[in-house]
Amino acid sequence: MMSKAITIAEAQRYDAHTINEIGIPALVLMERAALATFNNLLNDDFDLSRVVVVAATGNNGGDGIAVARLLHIRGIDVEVYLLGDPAKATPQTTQQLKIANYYHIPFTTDLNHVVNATLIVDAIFGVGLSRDITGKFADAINAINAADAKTVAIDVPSGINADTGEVMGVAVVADSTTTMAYNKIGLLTITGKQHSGTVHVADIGIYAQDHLEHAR
Ligand SMILES: NC(=O)C1=CN([C@@H]2O[C@H](COP(=O)(O)OP(=O)(O)OC[C@H]3O[C@@H](n4cnc5c(N)ncnc54)[C@H](O)[C@@H]3O)[C@@H](O)[C@H]2O)[C@@H](O)CC1
Ligand SMILES: [K+]
Repeated sequence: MMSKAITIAEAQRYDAHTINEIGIPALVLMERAALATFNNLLNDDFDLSRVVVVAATGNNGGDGIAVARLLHIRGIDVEVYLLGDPAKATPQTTQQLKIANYYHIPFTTDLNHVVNATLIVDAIFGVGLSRDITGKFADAINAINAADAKTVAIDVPSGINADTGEVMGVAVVADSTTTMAYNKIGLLTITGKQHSGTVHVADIGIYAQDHLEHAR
Protein backbone atom coordinates (compact mmCIF):
# COMPACT_ATOMS: atom_id res chain seq x y z
CA MET A 1 0.00 0.00 0.00
CA MET A 2 1.04 3.56 -0.74
CA SER A 3 4.14 2.68 -2.71
CA LYS A 4 3.44 5.16 -5.47
CA ALA A 5 5.12 8.52 -5.74
CA ILE A 6 3.37 11.71 -6.80
CA THR A 7 4.20 15.12 -8.23
CA ILE A 8 3.76 18.48 -6.50
CA ALA A 9 0.70 19.19 -8.66
CA GLU A 10 -0.85 15.86 -7.64
CA ALA A 11 -0.12 16.51 -3.95
CA GLN A 12 -1.78 19.91 -4.21
CA ARG A 13 -4.74 18.52 -6.15
CA TYR A 14 -5.34 15.68 -3.68
CA ASP A 15 -5.02 18.09 -0.75
CA ALA A 16 -7.51 20.52 -2.26
CA HIS A 17 -9.94 17.70 -3.13
CA THR A 18 -9.80 16.32 0.42
CA ILE A 19 -10.40 19.73 1.95
CA ASN A 20 -12.87 21.28 -0.50
CA GLU A 21 -14.80 18.33 -1.92
CA ILE A 22 -14.64 15.71 0.83
CA GLY A 23 -14.71 18.27 3.63
CA ILE A 24 -11.90 17.28 5.96
CA PRO A 25 -10.70 20.59 7.42
CA ALA A 26 -7.14 21.62 6.53
CA LEU A 27 -6.27 21.94 10.21
CA VAL A 28 -7.29 18.30 10.79
CA LEU A 29 -4.91 17.21 8.01
CA MET A 30 -2.19 19.36 9.57
CA GLU A 31 -2.74 17.76 12.98
CA ARG A 32 -2.51 14.29 11.40
CA ALA A 33 0.70 15.31 9.59
CA ALA A 34 2.15 16.53 12.88
CA LEU A 35 1.10 13.40 14.80
CA ALA A 36 2.62 11.13 12.14
CA THR A 37 5.88 13.09 12.21
CA PHE A 38 5.90 13.07 16.03
CA ASN A 39 5.33 9.29 16.17
CA ASN A 40 8.07 8.56 13.62
CA LEU A 41 10.41 10.88 15.50
CA LEU A 42 9.81 9.04 18.79
CA ASN A 43 10.15 5.62 17.12
CA ASP A 44 13.42 6.56 15.46
CA ASP A 45 15.05 6.86 18.88
CA PHE A 46 16.74 10.26 18.52
CA ASP A 47 18.36 12.23 21.34
CA LEU A 48 15.54 14.53 22.42
CA SER A 49 17.52 16.54 25.00
CA ARG A 50 17.28 19.79 22.99
CA VAL A 51 14.92 19.87 20.05
CA VAL A 52 14.63 22.87 17.75
CA VAL A 53 11.89 23.11 15.13
CA VAL A 54 12.89 25.41 12.28
CA ALA A 55 9.65 26.61 10.72
CA ALA A 56 8.56 29.08 8.07
CA THR A 57 5.06 30.52 7.78
CA GLY A 58 3.59 28.24 5.10
CA ASN A 59 1.68 25.07 5.96
CA ASN A 60 4.91 23.08 6.20
CA GLY A 61 5.84 25.42 9.04
CA GLY A 62 2.41 24.89 10.60
CA ASP A 63 3.05 21.13 10.65
CA GLY A 64 6.32 21.85 12.47
CA ILE A 65 4.79 24.19 15.03
CA ALA A 66 2.21 21.51 15.81
CA VAL A 67 5.05 18.97 16.26
CA ALA A 68 6.71 21.42 18.67
CA ARG A 69 3.51 21.51 20.71
CA LEU A 70 3.23 17.71 20.83
CA LEU A 71 6.85 17.50 22.07
CA HIS A 72 6.36 20.33 24.58
CA ILE A 73 3.28 18.66 26.06
CA ARG A 74 5.38 15.50 26.50
CA GLY A 75 7.81 17.52 28.62
CA ILE A 76 10.52 17.58 25.94
CA ASP A 77 12.74 20.69 25.74
CA VAL A 78 11.71 22.21 22.41
CA GLU A 79 12.05 25.64 20.84
CA VAL A 80 10.81 27.06 17.55
CA TYR A 81 13.09 29.08 15.27
CA LEU A 82 10.60 30.98 13.08
CA LEU A 83 11.52 32.27 9.63
CA GLY A 84 9.45 34.83 7.74
CA ASP A 85 6.72 37.24 8.74
CA PRO A 86 4.11 35.64 11.06
CA ALA A 87 1.61 38.27 9.90
CA LYS A 88 1.74 36.59 6.48
CA ALA A 89 1.31 33.03 7.78
CA THR A 90 -1.35 30.77 6.22
CA PRO A 91 -4.63 30.53 8.20
CA GLN A 92 -3.67 27.08 9.55
CA THR A 93 -0.20 28.20 10.55
CA THR A 94 -1.63 31.33 12.19
CA GLN A 95 -3.82 29.00 14.25
CA GLN A 96 -0.84 26.80 15.16
CA LEU A 97 1.08 29.91 16.27
CA LYS A 98 -1.87 30.89 18.46
CA ILE A 99 -2.00 27.41 20.04
CA ALA A 100 1.79 27.46 20.57
CA ASN A 101 1.40 30.81 22.30
CA TYR A 102 -1.26 29.36 24.61
CA TYR A 103 1.19 26.65 25.68
CA HIS A 104 4.04 29.17 26.08
CA ILE A 105 6.21 27.23 23.66
CA PRO A 106 9.55 29.07 23.54
CA PHE A 107 10.59 30.77 20.32
CA THR A 108 14.22 31.62 19.66
CA THR A 109 15.84 34.01 17.19
CA ASP A 110 19.33 32.68 17.93
CA LEU A 111 20.73 30.44 15.21
CA ASN A 112 23.22 29.05 17.78
CA HIS A 113 20.27 27.23 19.37
CA VAL A 114 19.80 25.44 16.04
CA VAL A 115 23.49 24.59 15.83
CA ASN A 116 23.52 23.28 19.43
CA ALA A 117 20.34 21.21 19.23
CA THR A 118 20.37 17.43 19.60
CA LEU A 119 17.51 17.05 17.11
CA ILE A 120 16.32 19.49 14.45
CA VAL A 121 12.90 19.34 12.85
CA ASP A 122 12.95 20.88 9.37
CA ALA A 123 9.61 22.58 8.69
CA ILE A 124 10.74 25.36 6.38
CA PHE A 125 9.38 24.36 2.97
CA GLY A 126 7.43 21.42 1.63
CA VAL A 127 5.70 21.16 -1.72
CA GLY A 128 5.20 24.94 -1.81
CA LEU A 129 8.86 25.69 -2.53
CA SER A 130 8.80 27.78 -5.69
CA ARG A 131 12.18 29.45 -6.15
CA ASP A 132 15.82 29.34 -5.12
CA ILE A 133 16.48 29.81 -1.41
CA THR A 134 18.46 32.89 -0.32
CA GLY A 135 19.00 35.14 2.71
CA LYS A 136 17.84 34.08 6.18
CA PHE A 137 16.26 30.91 4.83
CA ALA A 138 19.59 29.85 3.32
CA ASP A 139 21.42 30.80 6.54
CA ALA A 140 19.08 28.59 8.57
CA ILE A 141 19.53 25.63 6.20
CA ASN A 142 23.30 26.04 6.32
CA ALA A 143 23.13 26.08 10.15
CA ILE A 144 20.99 22.91 10.15
CA ASN A 145 23.50 21.15 7.92
CA ALA A 146 26.46 22.39 10.00
CA ALA A 147 24.94 21.11 13.27
CA ASP A 148 25.94 17.74 14.75
CA ALA A 149 22.25 17.13 15.45
CA LYS A 150 20.17 14.56 13.65
CA THR A 151 17.57 16.16 11.40
CA VAL A 152 14.01 15.11 10.67
CA ALA A 153 12.29 16.71 7.68
CA ILE A 154 8.57 17.23 7.33
CA ASP A 155 7.13 16.23 3.93
CA VAL A 156 10.22 17.20 1.88
CA PRO A 157 13.75 18.18 2.97
CA SER A 158 13.60 21.98 2.61
CA GLY A 159 15.31 23.13 -0.57
CA ILE A 160 14.67 19.93 -2.51
CA ASN A 161 12.34 20.35 -5.46
CA ALA A 162 9.78 17.59 -4.82
CA ASP A 163 9.27 17.08 -8.59
CA THR A 164 12.87 16.93 -9.81
CA GLY A 165 14.93 16.27 -6.68
CA GLU A 166 17.06 19.27 -7.59
CA VAL A 167 18.63 21.45 -4.88
CA MET A 168 17.06 24.93 -5.10
CA GLY A 169 20.16 26.85 -4.04
CA VAL A 170 20.66 25.00 -0.76
CA ALA A 171 18.84 22.07 0.86
CA VAL A 172 18.52 20.34 4.21
CA VAL A 173 20.28 16.99 4.51
CA ALA A 174 17.90 14.99 6.70
CA ASP A 175 18.33 11.67 8.50
CA SER A 176 14.67 10.90 8.03
CA THR A 177 11.69 12.44 6.28
CA THR A 178 8.02 11.94 7.08
CA THR A 179 6.26 12.62 3.79
CA MET A 180 2.50 13.04 3.62
CA ALA A 181 0.05 10.78 1.78
CA TYR A 182 2.46 9.42 -0.88
CA ASN A 183 6.16 9.63 -1.58
CA LYS A 184 7.18 12.48 -3.90
CA ILE A 185 8.93 11.65 -7.17
CA GLY A 186 11.77 14.08 -6.46
CA LEU A 187 12.67 12.11 -3.32
CA LEU A 188 13.35 9.03 -5.47
CA THR A 189 16.19 10.72 -7.41
CA ILE A 190 19.79 10.28 -6.26
CA THR A 191 19.93 13.83 -4.85
CA GLY A 192 16.49 13.46 -3.34
CA LYS A 193 17.49 10.24 -1.57
CA GLN A 194 20.75 11.76 -0.32
CA HIS A 195 18.78 14.60 1.30
CA SER A 196 15.76 12.75 2.67
CA GLY A 197 17.39 9.82 4.46
CA THR A 198 14.88 7.21 5.60
CA VAL A 199 11.48 8.07 4.15
CA HIS A 200 8.34 7.37 6.15
CA VAL A 201 5.12 7.75 4.18
CA ALA A 202 2.32 8.91 6.48
CA ASP A 203 -1.36 8.17 5.90
CA ILE A 204 -3.03 11.44 6.91
CA GLY A 205 -6.38 10.89 5.18
CA ILE A 206 -5.45 12.19 1.72
CA TYR A 207 -5.86 9.70 -1.15
CA ALA A 208 -5.64 9.76 -4.93
CA GLN A 209 -8.92 9.72 -6.84
CA ASP A 210 -8.52 6.05 -7.83
CA HIS A 211 -8.27 5.05 -4.19
CA LEU A 212 -11.46 6.99 -3.53
CA GLU A 213 -13.39 4.89 -6.04
CA HIS A 214 -13.40 1.82 -3.81
CA ALA A 215 -13.49 3.76 -0.54
CA ARG A 216 -16.97 5.04 -1.24
N1 LIG B 1 -2.61 21.70 2.18
C1 LIG B 1 -2.74 20.56 2.82
O1 LIG B 1 -3.72 19.92 2.66
C2 LIG B 1 -1.73 20.07 3.72
C3 LIG B 1 -0.45 20.57 3.70
N2 LIG B 1 0.48 20.13 4.53
C4 LIG B 1 1.80 20.71 4.56
O2 LIG B 1 1.84 21.91 3.88
C5 LIG B 1 2.91 21.91 2.96
C6 LIG B 1 2.58 22.80 1.82
O3 LIG B 1 2.23 24.05 2.37
P1 LIG B 1 2.26 25.37 1.51
O4 LIG B 1 1.54 25.16 0.24
O5 LIG B 1 1.78 26.45 2.43
O6 LIG B 1 3.77 25.54 1.12
P2 LIG B 1 5.12 25.51 1.96
O7 LIG B 1 4.85 25.59 3.42
O8 LIG B 1 5.91 24.40 1.40
O9 LIG B 1 5.84 26.86 1.52
C7 LIG B 1 5.17 27.87 0.82
C8 LIG B 1 5.55 29.25 1.30
O10 LIG B 1 6.94 29.48 1.12
C9 LIG B 1 7.15 30.57 0.24
N3 LIG B 1 8.34 30.25 -0.56
C10 LIG B 1 8.44 29.35 -1.55
N4 LIG B 1 9.71 29.27 -1.99
C11 LIG B 1 10.43 30.16 -1.23
C12 LIG B 1 11.80 30.55 -1.19
N5 LIG B 1 12.70 30.01 -2.02
N6 LIG B 1 12.18 31.49 -0.32
C13 LIG B 1 11.28 32.04 0.53
N7 LIG B 1 9.97 31.73 0.55
C14 LIG B 1 9.54 30.79 -0.33
C15 LIG B 1 5.87 30.69 -0.56
O11 LIG B 1 5.71 32.00 -1.02
C16 LIG B 1 4.84 30.30 0.48
O12 LIG B 1 4.55 31.39 1.34
C17 LIG B 1 3.14 20.47 2.62
O13 LIG B 1 4.45 20.26 2.15
C18 LIG B 1 2.86 19.81 3.95
O14 LIG B 1 4.00 19.83 4.77
C19 LIG B 1 0.11 19.30 5.65
O15 LIG B 1 -0.22 20.19 6.68
C20 LIG B 1 -1.02 18.41 5.38
C21 LIG B 1 -2.14 19.03 4.67
K1 LIG C 1 10.45 20.56 5.18
